[in-house]
Amino acid sequence: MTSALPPGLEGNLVEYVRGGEGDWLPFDQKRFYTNAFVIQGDKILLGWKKRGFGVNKYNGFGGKVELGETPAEAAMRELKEEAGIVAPLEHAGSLLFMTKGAGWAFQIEIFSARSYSGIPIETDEMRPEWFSFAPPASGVFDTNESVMPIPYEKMWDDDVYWLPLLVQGRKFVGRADFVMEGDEFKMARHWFGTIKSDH
Ligand SMILES: CNc1ncnc2c1ncn2[C@@H]1O[C@H](COP(=O)(O)OP(=O)(O)OP(=O)(O)O)[C@@H](O)[C@H]1O
Repeated sequence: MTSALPPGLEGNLVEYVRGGEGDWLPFDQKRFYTNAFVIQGDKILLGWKKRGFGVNKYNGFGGKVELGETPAEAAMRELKEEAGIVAPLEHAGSLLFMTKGAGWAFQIEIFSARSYSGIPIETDEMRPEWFSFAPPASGVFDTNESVMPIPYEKMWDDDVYWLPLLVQGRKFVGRADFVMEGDEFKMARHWFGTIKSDH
């Protein structure tokens, strides 16, 4: 089955999941950001964002790509600044996000690594914490477990769709449009795909 790609996405993509409704929001400019995830065995390092955009949510470590930097350089810098560690980051996917009323889109290059050096530290911006992406042997998570499952309910609405692809090492591309509901961003429409050569 073929379906039109959302505006702003291109390439040889295979739809993985889509949902929501309404028109895709218009944008006339992209702003470039990064987001980096470190995996160790069956655990993933997330950060609790203490300030700024996405405050009080868990996310990877990242921020704006600065003038003269490549996204990969920005991702390394942000991981060091926000979590205090160095990792051999590799490109894992690209996401386009729109928030209603902004007029510009976040273009986020996502990176991952399966090793790192240094010790994750709490910074002004982020509190690092390990989470498990493997179900426990018992099949039920117990609150006494030292490592809790990925806290999707405290993350951006879109993360549940693409984080499993990142963990599996499958490259992904997607778009998600958000609208404000009270003081919360809610995902109104989304489309995520994998890159064809990946199959
Ligand atoms: C809407 N759906 C989304 N889903 C998942 N992650 C999202 C996101 N939208 C933005 N992000 C991430 O949020 C961080 C913001 O970065 P942000 O703190 O503003 O940047 P930076 O560190 O450069 O800021 P300051 O230095 O404080 O100006 C950055 O990692 C970016 O990738």
